[in-house]
Amino acid sequence: MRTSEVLASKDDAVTLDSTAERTTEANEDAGERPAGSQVVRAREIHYDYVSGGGSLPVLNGLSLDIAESEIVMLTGPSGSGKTTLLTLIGALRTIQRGSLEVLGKELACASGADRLTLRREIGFVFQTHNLLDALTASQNVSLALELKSVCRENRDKAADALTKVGLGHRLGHRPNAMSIGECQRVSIARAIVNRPRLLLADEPTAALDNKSTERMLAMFRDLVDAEGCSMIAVTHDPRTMDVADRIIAMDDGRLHPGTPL
Ligand SMILES: Nc1ncnc2c1ncn2[C@@H]1O[C@H](COP(=O)(O)OP(=O)(O)OP(=O)(O)O)[C@@H](O)[C@H]1O
Repeated sequence: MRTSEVLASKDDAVTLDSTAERTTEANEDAGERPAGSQVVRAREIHYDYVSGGGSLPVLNGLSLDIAESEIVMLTGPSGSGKTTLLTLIGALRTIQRGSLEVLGKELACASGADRLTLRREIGFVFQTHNLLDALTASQNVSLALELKSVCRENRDKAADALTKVGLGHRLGHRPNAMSIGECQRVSIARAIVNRPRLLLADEPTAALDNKSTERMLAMFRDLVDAEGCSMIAVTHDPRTMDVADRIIAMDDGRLHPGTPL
């Protein structure tokens, strides 16, 4: 796929040739959006990893808007900062410089308690599925609902989420008795069981065959359309692009030049 195609929104084809005009329009649009319609508003974010006296700049003044009910696919070369951005949006890392508003909460000055509250409204699908081996599929998903008890209602919700991802017949299986793709689907069920307002996914289809990928993508679309949640997925998987409302390319810690905000 050519870069200009990667940068094309489904509704509004954008090519690199019309960069300046489009970016200006996008900036104006972003400014005019009514309050509340944006789920993510990032401005001039910088992020460096610091270790052993050295510092690695990873995000270099990135700005971005994500609207309600939008599915955004985040692409770009390895090391361009996609996962770092996702973890900042998910309040899993602390923003160092710039402004980042997620679900109406500014994270630049948020307390630990505020970040925890925000995280409860977000569903995460990690690159590694992070399931607990000692628990069944149903228990792993229930855990996202309520840490202190695995009550009947939560079990039903977990079963419902697992059925949505095609694992209604695997409720009692433990991760080590399931394939990598099945574990990945359990982690997707865990991410959606709380009916999150924002779903963040890192390579959600990497371990899935074509049939499961199709099913997951249709489910993401339904979730976004029916519940008004938004989704940001880091992906290299060309199979996911059709479901995207917008495909954003990152390069060297910024949006690729010419990408509308
Ligand atoms: N915890 C960390 N400590 C130090 N450097 C890190 C850490 N996490 C990531 N990096 C570095 O930051 C850069 C960006 O990493 P990041 O995972 O955000 O990129 P990415 O675009 O998601 O890459 P990929 O597509 O390979 O997953 C890379 O050079 C990576 O090695």
